[in-house]
Amino acid sequence: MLIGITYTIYSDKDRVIELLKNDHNFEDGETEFTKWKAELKDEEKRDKKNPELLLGMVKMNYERKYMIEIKTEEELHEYRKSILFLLLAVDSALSPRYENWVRDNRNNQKENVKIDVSEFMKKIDNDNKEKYKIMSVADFTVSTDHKSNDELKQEISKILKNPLRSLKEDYFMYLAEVTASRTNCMSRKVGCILVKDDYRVIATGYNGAPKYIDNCIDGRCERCKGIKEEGRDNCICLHAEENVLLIAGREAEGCTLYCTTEANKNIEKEEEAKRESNTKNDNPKGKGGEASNTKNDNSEDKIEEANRENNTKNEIENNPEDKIEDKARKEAEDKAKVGTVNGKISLIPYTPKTKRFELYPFRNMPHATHE
Ligand SMILES: O=c1ccn([C@H]2C[C@H](O)[C@@H](COP(=O)(O)O)O2)c(=O)[nH]1
Repeated sequence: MLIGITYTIYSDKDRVIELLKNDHNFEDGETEFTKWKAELKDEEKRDKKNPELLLGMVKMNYERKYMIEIKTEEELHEYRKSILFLLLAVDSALSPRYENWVRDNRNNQKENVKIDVSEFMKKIDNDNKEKYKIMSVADFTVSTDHKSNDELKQEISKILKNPLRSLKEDYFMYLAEVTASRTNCMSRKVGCILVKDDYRVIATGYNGAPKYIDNCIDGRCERCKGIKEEGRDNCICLHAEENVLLIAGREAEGCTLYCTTEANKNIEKEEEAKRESNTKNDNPKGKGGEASNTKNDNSEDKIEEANRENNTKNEIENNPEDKIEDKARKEAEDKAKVGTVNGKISLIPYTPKTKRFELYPFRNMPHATHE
């Protein structure tokens, strides 16, 4: 693993470096690289740019941990190509940085340095010019201000617990987030994707006006502009979940829906209605009588299971005198609503647990640059 470190000046980055070294066995990447290179034959070094060669060392020693300072966007771009790399930024509030600067200058008794705020500001401005872009794309930022060593330790341990490779669910949620960026609806940004067999992305959906009519974002929808009242009858926009189901058609069967917001209750109702009609039609293979190889092949069982859950839910709702405790009711409702296979589609909604920046560090994700 390789950690690239970028930092704002006087932010006390050495404390972080010491912790990485002493508590987590990180080695100085530059020193190790010099040693490693000395052992290489000339042809092994030929035509290789330094970051590429350094990554070669990291790959060969993938169980070791290295850290290096990242100084330019160009080198960052090269390191970003590897899953073994992550970028850590060290920052701090201005007043402790000012105090560090004053202390440094006093200790060094530097001549010609006026100990005043404007001198300090000039330093900060120059530093920002170089670092701003690199700092802003860090995977993690540690702020050192007013933190004890123990607090810093905890923060760094938490960062290092993150897997280098994204988790499957985070990755699908990330795709749903990216999909949301295509919305053409001005009221809010929603995206979702339908995934089959845990791997195949069947369709993407975002909210907006149907194709071939002017987009909501261009002022077409009276409700979203706020001219007409709230309510679906006054809105021309389709929900992301509706779009994704329309686009996927029959392929939606057996899929998991990853959605950046709690999935539309109407979709659940539609799914519920479909389930009921399937059961009533007594179609042994589910809707359309089609057998498939997906994990929901046993759709009969799933339908029964979902119906059982719904019945429990209805019983709970219809018999208030049963005096079921609030907590139990809530649990039963939640279970019927999400998480379980909901007839044909399982819903994975965006939950408060899945905080965007914890889940989707920028690590290795492509950055849109509009330059
Ligand atoms: O992958 C897709 C493509 C389109 N949609 C939906 C979203 C809009 O309601 C319409 C039209 O989209 P435009 O991008 O304006 O062509 O189709 C979708 O959900 N997923």
